Amino acid sequence: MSNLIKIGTRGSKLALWQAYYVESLLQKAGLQTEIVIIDTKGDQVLDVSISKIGSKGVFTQELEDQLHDGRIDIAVHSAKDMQSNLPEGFEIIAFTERETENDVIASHKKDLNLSDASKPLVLGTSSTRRVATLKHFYPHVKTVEVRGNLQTRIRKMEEGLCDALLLAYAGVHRMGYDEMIVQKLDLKEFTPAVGQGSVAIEVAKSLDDSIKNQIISACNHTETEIKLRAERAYLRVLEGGCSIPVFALAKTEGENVVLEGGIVSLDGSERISITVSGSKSDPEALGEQLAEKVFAAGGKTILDEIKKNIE
Ligand SMILES: NCc1[nH]cc(CCC(=O)O)c1CC(=O)O
Repeated sequence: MSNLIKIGTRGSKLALWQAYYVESLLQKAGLQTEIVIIDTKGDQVLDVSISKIGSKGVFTQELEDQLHDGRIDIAVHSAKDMQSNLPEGFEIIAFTERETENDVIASHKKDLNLSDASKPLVLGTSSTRRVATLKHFYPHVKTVEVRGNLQTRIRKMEEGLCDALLLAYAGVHRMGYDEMIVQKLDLKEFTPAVGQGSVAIEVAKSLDDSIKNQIISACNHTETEIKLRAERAYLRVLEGGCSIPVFALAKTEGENVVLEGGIVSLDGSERISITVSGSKSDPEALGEQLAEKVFAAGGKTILDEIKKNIE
């Protein structure tokens, strides 16, 4: 095979792990690869909260520019960080097999437990979903915003900014910090962000079809794709960027998809979570159906309120 697939990625360790992972899948399929590291606005602006930079494409825009110019053939991202509506001319063609979806508490301190309201606990996170979820289920827990890559966050924690970090298992595991995990959080409470744990491969729609097909057959995990299609369709209706506390998690059961998802108000006072199920053959319809039900149950009011607040 003479085609060289140029893999664009951000330069953080997690992004590089993802790029090397995709590279290994492509190489196993006999394809030649090269990794191209690209700096993004989201990587540069570490002192401002993501919700203030504007969530739309802070981590993806530069990669899309290079996809457009043909300097890279594919862009590798955490599926979770991908907007639900990609800019015109781009598409996700593959989702890699999903890692364990849970959020976890990670710390150098042991004997921490969310449920123990008798001890003060400060958790570092920069996710509005996690903050709002904590306010809802564990109002005694305090939070502090901590940004930067995982290594930076761990350093800030060890310097005393917080007792523990609230993170995705997938990232902690991929970075080799399993021994820091003190608690794996319940999916029913900390229902993950859409796409958490999977790696998405984005291309310019104009990429040659035969190359696309080789990439798909090397990297795409069909069950994961079905789940993420359902979750992302839900997110698309809500137009929820990563600064909005929405969540959804799909499971496949035989020929069906079970999709649970909802929204939390920023102050944690209201949380709506609904489960729908339907055929694997149309996961997007299921995501849309969930959105309709969440809206009807009061989610629309919560969402409008949040959007007003973020502007
Ligand atoms: N928003 C940052 C981000 N994007 C993807 C992951 C973890 C890996 C994944 O879920 O794919 C993380 C860190 C975190 O949320 O703890």
